[in-house]
Amino acid sequence: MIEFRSVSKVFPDGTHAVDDFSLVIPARKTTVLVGSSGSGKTTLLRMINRMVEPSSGEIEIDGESILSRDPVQLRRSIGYVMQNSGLLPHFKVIDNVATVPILTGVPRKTARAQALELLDTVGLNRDLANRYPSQLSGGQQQRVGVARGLAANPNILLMDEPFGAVDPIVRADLQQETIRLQRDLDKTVVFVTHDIDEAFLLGDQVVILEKGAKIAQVGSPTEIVENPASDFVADFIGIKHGKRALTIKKTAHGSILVDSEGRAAGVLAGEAP
Ligand SMILES: Nc1ncnc2c1ncn2[C@@H]1O[C@H](COP(=O)(O)OP(=O)(O)OP(=O)(O)O)[C@@H](O)[C@H]1O
Repeated sequence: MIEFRSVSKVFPDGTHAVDDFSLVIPARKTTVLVGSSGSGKTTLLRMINRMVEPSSGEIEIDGESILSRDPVQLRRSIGYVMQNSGLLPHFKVIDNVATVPILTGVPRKTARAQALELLDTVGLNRDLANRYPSQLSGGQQQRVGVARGLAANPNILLMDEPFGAVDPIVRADLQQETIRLQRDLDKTVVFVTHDIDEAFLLGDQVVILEKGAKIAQVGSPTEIVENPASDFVADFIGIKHGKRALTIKKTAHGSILVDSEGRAAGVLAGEAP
């Protein structure tokens, strides 16, 4: 479990990126932080592994303040996957994956053997192990990024818009892989996106943020869709318009649901005759 208690972050230039943020992130679930650009999502994520230090407030992991942990050791114990994969261009795929374990003292041979297994885990062919990142597609690079994030076998995996730069088909694939990985590996995943559909697909807990990381609503996707906390949330999740706005259309044989463009989205089941 990760807990933020009244956490604020003011950058040296005076930007209030995060203002009095409190949240419990349950273990072994996926929590998605979603909000528009500049709402403070990345800052929140980076505070978990001390890439960014809060100006005030406390962050605990399993009841222990992260301030009591050595920042470098903490960072290596938490997986981090970022947009554009963040791979080292002059390292082969296998070495990109094996680097952190080697830094933490795992013998090179063992780390490389584990790296090959991780390529299997993220659905990559082992033949790609000796390529350089530039010789991979965007989707493959992101998979290597995920493998690297998992390399130290962390309990916590932070994912910062990891699929923002790939095309929609590859993205859908990677999203399904993420769901499978979370289920199989039982990690605590904290995922940042500005895409509400991605948030609802991946999140057990979804946190909708406004500027300054102000929480507009936190809940399961169902809770949020059923009961949006404000006009801002209703608008953000597209209840008033867009593809979630379904209306009932009576037909000769019962009622069907149509989306905002008039396309049939399903039939209304269990309707009283
Ligand atoms: N190092 C920094 N110095 C000054 N301001 C910063 C710094 N990093 C972030 N900010 C500002 O803090 C606010 C929150 O930024 P953050 O990157 O956390 O938002 P975000 O929700 O992740 O945005 P995006 O979706 O665009 O990545 C923004 O106004 C941003 O400009």
